Amino acid sequence: MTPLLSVEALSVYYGKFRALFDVSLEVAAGEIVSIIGANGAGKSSLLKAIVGQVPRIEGGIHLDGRSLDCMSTSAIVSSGVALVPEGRRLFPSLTVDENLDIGWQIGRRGSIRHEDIFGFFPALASRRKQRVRELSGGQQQMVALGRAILTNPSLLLCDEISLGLAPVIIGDLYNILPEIRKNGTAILLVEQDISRSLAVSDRFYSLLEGKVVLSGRPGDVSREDIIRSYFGG
Ligand SMILES: Nc1ncnc2c1ncn2[C@@H]1O[C@H](COP(=O)(O)OP(=O)(O)OP(=O)(O)O)[C@@H](O)[C@H]1O
Repeated sequence: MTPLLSVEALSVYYGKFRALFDVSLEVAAGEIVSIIGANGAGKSSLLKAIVGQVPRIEGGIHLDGRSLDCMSTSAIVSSGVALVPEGRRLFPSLTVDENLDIGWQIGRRGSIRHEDIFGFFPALASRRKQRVRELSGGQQQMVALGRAILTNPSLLLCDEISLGLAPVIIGDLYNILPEIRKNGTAILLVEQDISRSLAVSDRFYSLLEGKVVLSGRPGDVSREDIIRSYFGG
């Protein structure tokens, strides 16, 4: 069966610096897959390459068998890929509703509607007319996730959604991921918090210095092997 996402021998370059080395991975429809790795391992570069946001790549990236290599970021989003970027990148002076609408406008038409976001994140329902800069970090992350969900993606890319948030808020965000998957959306999850991400993932890939050094199902690989792959040595 053709995977939803297929990354084949991907290398990413920033000028002469090579951040990824022949990375290959697959994500099936509806699957949750984690990319784990320490600072600088290349996790964000992988996600950015998928949405066409790095200067140069070698190798191939296919969604549903269709090459994304030469597509613009907006065309990639329209074809069903959404990124929740590290740092959220919201419009702080716009309201919750206005930020969410951006996802609706740039995405695909599908089953998810604006009002559905308040089902995923009830805490946003009473704040929809508030400017995003007035919200807590956790609520802002909900808006960032909501905006991405509103593009009706077949593949949702999440870059460190737990960063800087309190454990209880992180728990709330992670509880939503299986709900998102119920609509058939696959999720590629980049995290430094290994326990958190592996607990919701079907499979994982561990990156070390730009290379895949370990992959598998969380239950099939020992904790020691995962930690070793994360730190090297
Ligand atoms: N725009 C850029 N220009 C030059 N080098 C970059 C750029 N972006 C990332 N790098 C380098 O590429 C390597 C991989 O960075 P990347 O951000 O992908 O790693 P990461 O695993 O996501 O780390 P972190 O968790 O710190 O975000 C690092 O050595 C980083 O310094």
